[in-house]
Amino acid sequence: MVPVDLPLALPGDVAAATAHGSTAGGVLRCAYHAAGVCGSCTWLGRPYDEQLARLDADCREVLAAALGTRAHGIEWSPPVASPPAAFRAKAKMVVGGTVAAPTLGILDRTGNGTDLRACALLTPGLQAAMPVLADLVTQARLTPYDVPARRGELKHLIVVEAPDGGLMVRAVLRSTEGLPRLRARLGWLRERLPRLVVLSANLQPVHAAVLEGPEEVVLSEEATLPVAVGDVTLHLRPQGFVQTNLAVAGTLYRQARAWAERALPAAAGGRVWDLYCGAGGFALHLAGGRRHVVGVEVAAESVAAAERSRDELGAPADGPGGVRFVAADATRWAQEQPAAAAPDLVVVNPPRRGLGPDLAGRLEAADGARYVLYSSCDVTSLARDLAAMPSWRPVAAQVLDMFPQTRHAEVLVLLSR
Ligand SMILES: C[S@@+](CC[C@H](N)C(=O)[O-])C[C@H]1O[C@@H](n2cnc3c(N)ncnc32)[C@H](O)[C@@H]1O
Repeated sequence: MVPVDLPLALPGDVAAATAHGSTAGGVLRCAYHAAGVCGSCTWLGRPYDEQLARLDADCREVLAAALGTRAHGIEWSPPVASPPAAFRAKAKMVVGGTVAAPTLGILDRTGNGTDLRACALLTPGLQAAMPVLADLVTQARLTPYDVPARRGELKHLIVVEAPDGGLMVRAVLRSTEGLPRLRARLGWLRERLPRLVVLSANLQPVHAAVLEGPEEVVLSEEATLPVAVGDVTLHLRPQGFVQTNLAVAGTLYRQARAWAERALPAAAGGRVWDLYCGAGGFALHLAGGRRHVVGVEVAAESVAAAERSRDELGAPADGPGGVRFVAADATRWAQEQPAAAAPDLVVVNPPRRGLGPDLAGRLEAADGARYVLYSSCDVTSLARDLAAMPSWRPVAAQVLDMFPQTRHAEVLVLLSR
């Protein structure tokens, strides 16, 4: 049903041990994988240095195949490594089993719960929180949702740990039936997880392989989790997006800022769009000097969070040095902007599906635009979009390993006319 995508790794001879995984000589060993109960880490067992080199080579190959001679001039920066284990700050655990003995992890082929609570990819804080959350299920008598029988209440637990140890815990429930009991356990949970900042319930009433539903009920006083990434503090709302690997995300935002500075110095000014801006990671790193940045994001909650970070930085919304955030569909918004307001630089960081032909076509036709910074978590959709933008020349690129132990990576590409 909901895949819990797991990664792990550290280059060199780092040895780290967790309850169910260890790395030695750059190779992660995982007891869950060895027992055949989890196959999410498809590159597990390969030395990490080898994984990184392979990711880099694969991404170069995909772009070369899609772009032909246009790919020849790309200046590739060395790939960015991640710790091989304990890097994952966001856990999406499927809850199975029973009230007395819940499982937190994934579902097996028959739809029954498999426990992966000690997954070595999770940060130590998340690993430590898992047994407490399993107790919470029992204490609050939240019946795990039984997929084959279509019965039960608690579907998933989604947990995020900020670098300072702050926690956001979200329980995805079928209905409001268990809500009063969950609410009543807030104090109990705080005693056991003193770094808990946000507790909320998400309502997902349909029997479908969907992680969460549209309705969220915040049970704690705080509704946002401060998450320091790179050089800014983002404010994560329960339904907002945050990158999985915060250390690598910080490197990504800083690299984007460095390339933007090379292309369009902040002191000289210029218009920047950050499309699919989430809580503002790129926009806030690129803000400053005489530039004006507009961030566009479909989730209104994330826009509100981004505005809070902007205000904390003391940046205005308009004028030189300003950052304005807009809640809108990125493609529609870009299509509605008058030609006279053409941006000098466009940052795009879409979901896995990519920009699609309409937005790629809009960027292709945007005569005034001089640079595009494309950050992608799927090199295949990246290659497809860039193939639809033939007047853009990729000049610099870098692979960032956001998801060790898998063949997935983040790729940042700077394009110019
Ligand atoms: C890969 S995330 C990137 C977020 C942000 N750039 C960051 O670094 O955290 C993609 C974001 O696009 C947003 N999104 C999805 N579809 C969208 C659309 N049609 N228009 C605007 N934003 C959209 C999602 O809500 C999510 O925040």
